[in-house]
Amino acid sequence: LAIGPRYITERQKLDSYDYVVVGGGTAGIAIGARLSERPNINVLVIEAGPVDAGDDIITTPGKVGQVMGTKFDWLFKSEVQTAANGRVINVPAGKLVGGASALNGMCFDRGAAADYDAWADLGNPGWTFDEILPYFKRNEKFTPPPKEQAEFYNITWDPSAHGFDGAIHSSYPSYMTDVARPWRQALNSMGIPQELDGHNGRAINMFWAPNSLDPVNVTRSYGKTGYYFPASKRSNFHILTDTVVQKLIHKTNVDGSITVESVQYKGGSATAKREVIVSAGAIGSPRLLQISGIGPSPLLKKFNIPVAVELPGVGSNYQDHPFESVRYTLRNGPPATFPVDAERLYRTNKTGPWSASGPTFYAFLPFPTITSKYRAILDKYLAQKPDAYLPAGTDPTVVAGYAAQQKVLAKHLASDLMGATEFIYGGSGITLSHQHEFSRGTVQIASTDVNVQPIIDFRYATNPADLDVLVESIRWIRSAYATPIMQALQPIENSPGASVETDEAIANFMKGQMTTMYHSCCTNPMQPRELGGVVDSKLRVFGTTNLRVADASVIPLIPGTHIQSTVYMIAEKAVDLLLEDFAKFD
Ligand SMILES: Cc1cc2nc3c(=O)[nH]c(=O)nc-3n(C[C@H](O)[C@H](O)[C@H](O)COP(=O)(O)OP(=O)(O)OC[C@H]3O[C@@H](n4cnc5c(N)ncnc54)[C@H](O)[C@@H]3O)c2cc1C
Repeated sequence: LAIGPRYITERQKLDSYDYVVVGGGTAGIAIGARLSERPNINVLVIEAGPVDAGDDIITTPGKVGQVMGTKFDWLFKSEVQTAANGRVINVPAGKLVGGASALNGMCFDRGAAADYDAWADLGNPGWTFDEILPYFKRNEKFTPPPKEQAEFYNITWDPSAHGFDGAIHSSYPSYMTDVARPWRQALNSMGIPQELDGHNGRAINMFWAPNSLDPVNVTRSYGKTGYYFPASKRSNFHILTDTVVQKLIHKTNVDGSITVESVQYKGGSATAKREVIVSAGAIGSPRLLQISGIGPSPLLKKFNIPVAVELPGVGSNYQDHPFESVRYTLRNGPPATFPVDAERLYRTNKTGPWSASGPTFYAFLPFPTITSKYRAILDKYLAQKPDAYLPAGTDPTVVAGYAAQQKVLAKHLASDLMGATEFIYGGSGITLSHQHEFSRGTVQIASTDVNVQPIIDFRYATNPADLDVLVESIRWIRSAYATPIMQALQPIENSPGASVETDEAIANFMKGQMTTMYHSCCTNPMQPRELGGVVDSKLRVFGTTNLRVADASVIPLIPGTHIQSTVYMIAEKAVDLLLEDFAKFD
C-alpha cells in the first residue's frame, strides 16, 4: 500500500480502495481517518476543497464567522423565502478538509435524550440516546474547566457523559464575561433549573456546554486537527483534495438493485472494493445522489437522468434551526467592557476575547415551560393533514414519513424532556431559535453539473404552526424580562418593541427576521423506505448493495442542539457499521 505523501495526486492513486469516501468534511474525514486506524484497510477520501494552511480565520476562536464568504465556502444561496417576507438567505457550507467544522461557531453541545430517542421511534433501531452515547464519547476529548472558573460560574459536568481521549477537544475558554449572571438568576427565579450537564441526555432547561477548543493551543479543534492529521501519517490513508466528485457510476443487478462501480471526478475515477460512503453534507449529498440517478423520478426525468433507484426522499425533509433576535437596551446594565488589545493578549499568552468563540451557557426550554398553550398548539398541529404544508406534489411515501414525524414530534414536545426553543442571552438581547421546525424544505438539482448550486429552499414558516411556537417564545422572553431580577437592569425592548403586541404582529416580525443558524440537515433521512427514507438504520442507501450516506443529511429529525457533535457521532457510528460488514465483501 505504501505510497508517498498521503495527500496524493491522480497518478499516485491505487487501482482500487477498500473504501472511497466522498467529501472530507466533518463526517467524511472522521470516517476516513477512523477506517485507516485498521492497517488491513485502505481508504481514499475525495474532498472538493483544499487542506487549509492553518489560516488565522479558521484557527483563532475569536475570529469565528470570518471564514464565511471566503474560498473555503461553497457560497450557496437559498431560494426566495416566500413565507418569510421574500428574502434570499446565504447558506454557508465548508469547502475544505474538515468541512463545516472549520467554519462553525465551535459550540459543542448535544441534544437531549428525547431528540435521539425520536429517531429510534421513527423505525431506526440502534439510535436511542443510550445506544449512541458511546459514539459521542469516542469523538470527544474533554478537559474540565479549572476549579476557580467552575466555582465562579457554577459550571458543572457529569464525567460519565464525556469522552476523554477522542479526536476533538472540548473545553471552556478561559475568557468569559459575567454578563449572563442576572439572566441565569432570573430563569432560576422562574423555576427553571440548571442541569448538571447537557451532555448526559438532559440538554434542557439551563446548562453549560464546552466549545470545540484545544485548551493547550487555544485554537479550533476540527476535522483537520482531530482526524486528518493523525490519518495523514498512515500509508493506508489517501486523500484527493481540490477534487469535486461529479457522479457515482453504477451497474444494475438482476434483482434491480445497483452496485456502485466507481466514483467519477474531473480527470479520473476511483474504485471501491467494499463500499462507497457519501459524506458531502446536507446540500452536497442529495445533489450527488440525484445527479447519479438516485432520487425522485419526476426530478430526475426533468434532467433526462436515467432513474437508477427511485427514492423520493432524496432532497426532501430539509430542516434547520431558523433564528431571530429580540434586542434590549439595559439602562442599568453592567458597564460595557472594551476588549482592548485583544490581538496582543491572544498573540502573547492566548488570553482575552480572541481566545473565545461561541456561547457556552444555554437555555433549551421544553414547550410546556414556554407556554401553557403548548397542548392546544400541538393538538392543532396534529390535526393538520400531513401534506397540507408540504410542497405540492410531494410523493406519498414522503408524506407518510412526515405524518410519522408529526406524531413523534408532538409526543416528545409535549414532555418536559425535549427543548422546543433555544434562548441565548447576550447582554443586549436574546437570540432565540426554533429547535423542531414543522416546515419542511427541499434541496433539488438545478443541473446535471455538480458545480451548479442546487435549488436550496428552506421553506421557512410555510407551516403556520412554526409561528405559533415562535410567538409563544417571544412572549416567554418578555415574561423573563418582567422578573424583578431583569427589571432591576431597567430593560427597554427595542426590537420588535413593546408596541408589537398581537400574535399577528409578532409573527410578522418573525417572518421578516428568521435566518439560518447554519444547521442544514435531514435531506437524506434515515427512515424506512415506505416513509420516504433514503438510508436504513445502518446508513445503507435503499436499493443499493455498497453505498452508504453518513453526514448531517441522514438525520431524520433535527435535534435540539448545535449539530456538529451529532454529526461526529454519526461518523463514529458509521465506522462500526461499515466494519460489521467488512468481511461481507471478501
Ligand atoms: C457557518 C456555520 C456555523 C456553524 N456553527 C455551529 C456551531 O457552532 N456548533 C455546531 O454544533 N454546529 C455548527 N454548525 C453546523 C455543523 O458544523 C455542521 O452541521 C456539520 O459540520 C456538517 O457536517 P457534514 O459532514 O454533514 O458536512 P460538511 O462538514 O459540510 O462536509 C461536507 C464536505 O463534502 C465536500 N463535498 C461536497 N460535495 C462534494 C463533491 N461533489 N465532491 C467532493 N467533495 C464534496 C465539502 O466540500 C465538505 O468538505 C455550523 C455550520 C456552519 C456552516
